[in-house]
Amino acid sequence: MSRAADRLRLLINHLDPSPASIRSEPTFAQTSTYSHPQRLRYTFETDLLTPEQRVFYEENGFLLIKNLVSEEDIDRFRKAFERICRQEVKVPGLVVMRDVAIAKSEFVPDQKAVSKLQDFQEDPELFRYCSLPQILKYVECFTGPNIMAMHTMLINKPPDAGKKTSRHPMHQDLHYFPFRPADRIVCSWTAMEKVTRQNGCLVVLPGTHQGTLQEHDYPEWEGGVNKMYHGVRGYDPQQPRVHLEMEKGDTVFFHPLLIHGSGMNQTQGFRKAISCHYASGDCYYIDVKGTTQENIEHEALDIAVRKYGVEGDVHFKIPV
Ligand SMILES: CC(C)CC(=O)SCCNC(=O)CCNC(=O)[C@H](O)C(C)(C)COP(=O)(O)OP(=O)(O)OC[C@H]1O[C@@H](n2cnc3c(N)ncnc32)[C@H](O)[C@@H]1OP(=O)(O)O
Ligand SMILES: Nc1ncnc2c1ncn2[C@@H]1O[C@H](COP(=O)(O)OP(=O)(O)OP(=O)(O)O)[C@@H](O)[C@H]1O
Ligand SMILES: O=C(O)CCC(=O)C(=O)O
Ligand SMILES: [Fe+2]
Ligand SMILES: [Mg+2]
Repeated sequence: MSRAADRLRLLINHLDPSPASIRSEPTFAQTSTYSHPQRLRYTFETDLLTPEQRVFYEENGFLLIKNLVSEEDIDRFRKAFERICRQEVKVPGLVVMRDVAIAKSEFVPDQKAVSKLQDFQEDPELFRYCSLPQILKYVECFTGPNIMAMHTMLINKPPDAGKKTSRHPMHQDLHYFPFRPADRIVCSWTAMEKVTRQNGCLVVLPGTHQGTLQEHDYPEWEGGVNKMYHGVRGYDPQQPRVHLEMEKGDTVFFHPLLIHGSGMNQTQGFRKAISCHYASGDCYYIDVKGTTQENIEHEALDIAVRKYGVEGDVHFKIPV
């Protein structure tokens, strides 16, 4: 286990351990909305979620909590992001991604060139996001008490350059993750500013977390699509979808099988969000050979070979 995950474990151990508040197995709960006891499969009892919130997540696969991260913290994350864009700091392991529409243009050390940071766990200021106690208290409701940070991102969705490449196709995050069980994985995604349909807020298909992992591939989009932005194959645009418009600091927690994406950014601003995928310490790695995840494994390995010159004994495991 890496240092980042160790740090997070330590943090968790320092959280208020209200005795016996966490049960190791999902429980039955009687809720005001239901006259029959309902098997709660996706959430744990921790005294934090109301029965209505638990049932909402169970049925929809996401839960939006308003005003969870302070303006002050978000402004600090923004400053840390800007320092990285200006190349004032070098962060080990960090992946800096540019939108495919501008990837071939001249390099400018500015946020305009960066559409996404991945694996920022070695940047202490950005990693503070993953260890905010108020986030971890929610995460614990989905993963249980032993929490690992598995994957981190800061998404800086650029104004669309006219080819709709700022869209993120509808997908399930589990496609990218070679570990299980899915129900003990959760993403927290915090809006770093007001996000609307105009600037490309998250779009979710409620309830799809109850399905299975689907086949993913590049959507056939005329204007091109970003590297590794796979979408669910045969996406039906007629399905009921929900646009999650959010204020700065609002945070959505969602299941890794929930089908979601984001529309194009039709404004001139860079729409920012920060996120972390967490998993229970009891999660284990799987071999994706022979599964629908084989295509993403090949792409990830290709990039690793080109970037780091590694070959042979590399595996599709996210090196946090
Ligand atoms: C749950 C979660 C994981 C879900 C997701 O986030 S899905 C999306 C995840 N995306 C990724 O993981 C992509 C990670 N990105 C990367 O590793 C990098 O940005 C790379 C795509 C490999 C490019 O990095 P790097 O090689 O440093 O960039 P260069 O500027 O030297 O370009 C090399 C060649 O790649 C091209 N390129 C750069 N950025 C993109 C892009 N966004 N989409 C498609 N192609 C791209 C670039 O044009 C260049 O191509 P050639 O000139 O060699 O033909
Ligand atoms: N063929 C497709 N495969 C996968 N995902 C898709 C496909 N077409 C659109 N999407 C996704 O659907 C979501 C909705 O995006 P889209 O830009 O079409 O509309 P919107 O921004 O939600 O609303 P509108 O543009 O109508 O105001 C986005 O996540 C987009 O990437
Ligand atoms: O912020 C967004 O546009 C969504 C990104 C996303 O879903 C992802 O990278 O997995
Ligand atoms: Fe996603
Ligand atoms: Mg749109």
